[in-house]
Amino acid sequence: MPARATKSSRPVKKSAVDVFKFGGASLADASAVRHAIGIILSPRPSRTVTVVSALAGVTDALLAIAEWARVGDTKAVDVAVDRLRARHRAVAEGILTTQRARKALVKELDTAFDELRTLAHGVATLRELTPRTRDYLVARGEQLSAQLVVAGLLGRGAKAQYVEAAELIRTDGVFGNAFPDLAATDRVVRERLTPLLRRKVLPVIPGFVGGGAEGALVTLGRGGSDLTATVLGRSLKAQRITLWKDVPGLMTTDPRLVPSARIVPQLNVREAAELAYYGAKVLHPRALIPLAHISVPVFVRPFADPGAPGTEISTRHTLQRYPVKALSIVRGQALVTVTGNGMLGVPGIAARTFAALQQAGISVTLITQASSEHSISLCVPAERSAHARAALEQTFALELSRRELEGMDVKTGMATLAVVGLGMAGSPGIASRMFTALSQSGVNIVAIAQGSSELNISVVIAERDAEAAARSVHDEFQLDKIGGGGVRSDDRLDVVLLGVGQIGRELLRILPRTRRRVKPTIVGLIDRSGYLFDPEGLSPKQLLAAVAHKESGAALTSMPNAIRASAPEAVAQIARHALSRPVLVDLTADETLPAIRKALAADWDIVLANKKPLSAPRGEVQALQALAKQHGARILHETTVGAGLPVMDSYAKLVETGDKVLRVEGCTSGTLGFLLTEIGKGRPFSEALGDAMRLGYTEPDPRDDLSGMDVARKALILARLIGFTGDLTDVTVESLVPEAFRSMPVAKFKSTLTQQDKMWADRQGTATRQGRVLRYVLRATPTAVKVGLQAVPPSHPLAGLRGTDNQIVFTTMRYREHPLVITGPGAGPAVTAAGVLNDILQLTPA
Ligand SMILES: NC(=O)C1=CN([C@@H]2O[C@H](COP(=O)(O)OP(=O)(O)OC[C@H]3O[C@@H](n4cnc5c(N)ncnc54)[C@H](O)[C@@H]3O)[C@@H](O)[C@H]2O)C=CC1
Ligand SMILES: N[C@@H](CC=O)C(=O)O
Repeated sequence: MPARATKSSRPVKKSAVDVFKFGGASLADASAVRHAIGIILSPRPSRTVTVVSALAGVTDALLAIAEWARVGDTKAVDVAVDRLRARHRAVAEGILTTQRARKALVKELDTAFDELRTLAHGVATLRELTPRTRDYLVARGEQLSAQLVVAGLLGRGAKAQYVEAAELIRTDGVFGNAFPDLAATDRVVRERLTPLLRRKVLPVIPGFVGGGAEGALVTLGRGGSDLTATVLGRSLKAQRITLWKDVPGLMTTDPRLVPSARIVPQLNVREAAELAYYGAKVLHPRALIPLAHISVPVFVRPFADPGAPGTEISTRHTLQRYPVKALSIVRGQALVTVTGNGMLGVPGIAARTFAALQQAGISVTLITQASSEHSISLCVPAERSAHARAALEQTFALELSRRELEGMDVKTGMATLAVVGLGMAGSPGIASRMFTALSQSGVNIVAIAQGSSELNISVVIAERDAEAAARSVHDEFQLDKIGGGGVRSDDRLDVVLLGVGQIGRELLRILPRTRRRVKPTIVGLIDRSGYLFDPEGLSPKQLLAAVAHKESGAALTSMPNAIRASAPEAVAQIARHALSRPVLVDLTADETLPAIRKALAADWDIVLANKKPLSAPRGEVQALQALAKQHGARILHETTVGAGLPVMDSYAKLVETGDKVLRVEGCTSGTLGFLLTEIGKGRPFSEALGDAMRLGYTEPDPRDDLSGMDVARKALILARLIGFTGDLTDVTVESLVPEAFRSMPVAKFKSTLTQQDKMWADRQGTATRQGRVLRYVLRATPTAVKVGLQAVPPSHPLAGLRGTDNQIVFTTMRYREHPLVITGPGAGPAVTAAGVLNDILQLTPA
């Protein structure tokens, strides 16, 4: 995980413990197990305790074996056991490199499978499967995967040890659904695991399994491995518990229902528990119970992308801009309503209702009672609704026969939608926003329930409305902006600078002087080495330090808290945070399309001074524009032509008012303007170009200016605006760089400038003799684009330009006889940074 991305990634004490749990979906095959082993062994200062689930699908296979055994089908048992044996063998062979280690492990596995087979045959003979035997059989899945992981760790030279879960996790002994005795477990875990950890041994523990009465082995219910991890984390006072899963983290909702669902970077424990209860499948509802009142953060992180931070579940309350942080939909529900006047003021009706359902083993997902006490409604899984009705009719037989109760109404085809968030407490209007969003999308609310904790509001809706309901509520609470993307806050705009060169540093200097109500907040700086990021905004001190640091030529990653990453990685990592109206400002002169695409995909706006992205091949630029459109993002690029001059702005104004631009001409190179002015005054080329570089006019490689390529890019950007369909290769370019100087390293080129002095003096001499003035000129029409050196007469408008002056001439339908002319300095940090700032301010709330 990036060192600066979350608080949890701060350096930990040497003695700190990490608990890792790998879910079954992650442990699918040998390569997945190898990957898990790599994660366990990746260097960190803490000691690691590992909990594993059974390999993907193995628990179901073991349950099936138990069932076949119960009905006496030994053939099916044997086939399934052999299949499981082969699968585990394949993993063993895929994770171990030496024949000897493989042989030993395969032997161990064979013993375990032989015992499994014998046991299942015993069950088949008796045709009796007790809960105790079922648990014993099913626990084998986790035990086997723990054996595999231990062998894999040993094979990599680590010190690892299998620790039997039944000896560690003391429970209430309920087969199939045991719950840990936390105090007893705390004691045993510390006694057993602390000495191992002190000796730097990596303990590996089968999840889902615990110890019951008289040495019996029990299981903790489906999803119980999460519980094993949190129990161990609690007992060891771990610095964190990481649940490695096949999902990127806890999402704002089910992404299959709402494609714009986001990873929630941080949830409070109460929110996560509520979500788990209301059907977010990622976490077992009981998993967080051991952590009540103690602060051990739990991270749900993607196994496939171990660098991603996933979701932190902790006692913190962050993301306070979001009163609602997630919503959950549970489909396949039935609404059961018990109605009748006989309920009025009669104590115990609710208690009897729930007792009846509890005895029938039916779990109730939502309860609501009218304040008139005339009815109680509850949601149960639709497939249990007939059973629920029968149980209630039996319980209330007397009241029904006396007509004190009208009967049980059962509506199937229902779904529940619950919104969850700590910020709902005390924030008026949340329910009304939710109901309005639902009604605006035509969703009828059948019943409503709100806990007095105000942590959630749940509604019952028709199942067919689930998708529309989820989308509208997700939109209403801007959940597609959580953890990244743009939160349309009226008082904040978050800026990430890509490139901290001359323009970047000048922008950082002038930004605090902005006379706007909302000053853009610089949250991130990216250079070639990595990035510096703080979601709250980098402090003025940090920014000053970064400017000084970059000015001295050092990389950002040599600053404290900076993170090593490529530009696209940096954008992707920053985009996981909840930023307000984020903008990526590209101040490099590099091929940055991959980073820009990442930013657009996270709904960021883009400001470009870099010309390369928009002068890329047409297909790529069109795809970029389509991506921006799809994400409602804007790409502003005023400074790509004419630096701070209002070139794009004027073009937009012409077109918006119905004009049509027929051609664009002019001088758009500050460097070449300056150079030709100075050479015209008789200065040598080498001195003039040296000054242009020192004053910040040139591109990082001045040959981009001298070769005409910088002007060609600008010409292409302009030409494409007016309908040119070609690429950079279709622009006719005259290079002013002699052949011999074109491919040498830039440092060598800069040290040999004097060798070109004569050539330039001759060029200038010829022009002077002809009474002409040299200018590097562009001409762009919808069908042709050309850039090159011209010797113009002194009367020509371009001849009057001085220094870095640019001139852009728009010939339009309206300005046909007398074209629209924009003139002024077109290069240099001051004017360019001001132009970039203008673009940023266009995106900033007024
Ligand atoms: N200098 C000027 O007058 C004007 C410049 N521009 C454009 O502004 C951009 C920046 O110009 P300068 O600041 O003068 O250049 P510069 O060379 O001083 O700064 C560019 C910075 O970007 C960094 N960088 C390069 N590739 C990167 C990457 N892949 N990821 C992260 N960082 C990267 C470099 O390390 C450097 O610090 C250029 O595209 C230039 O064409 C536009 C108008 C005027
Ligand atoms: N190097 C460029 C800078 C602006 O785009 C120039 O000289 O014009």
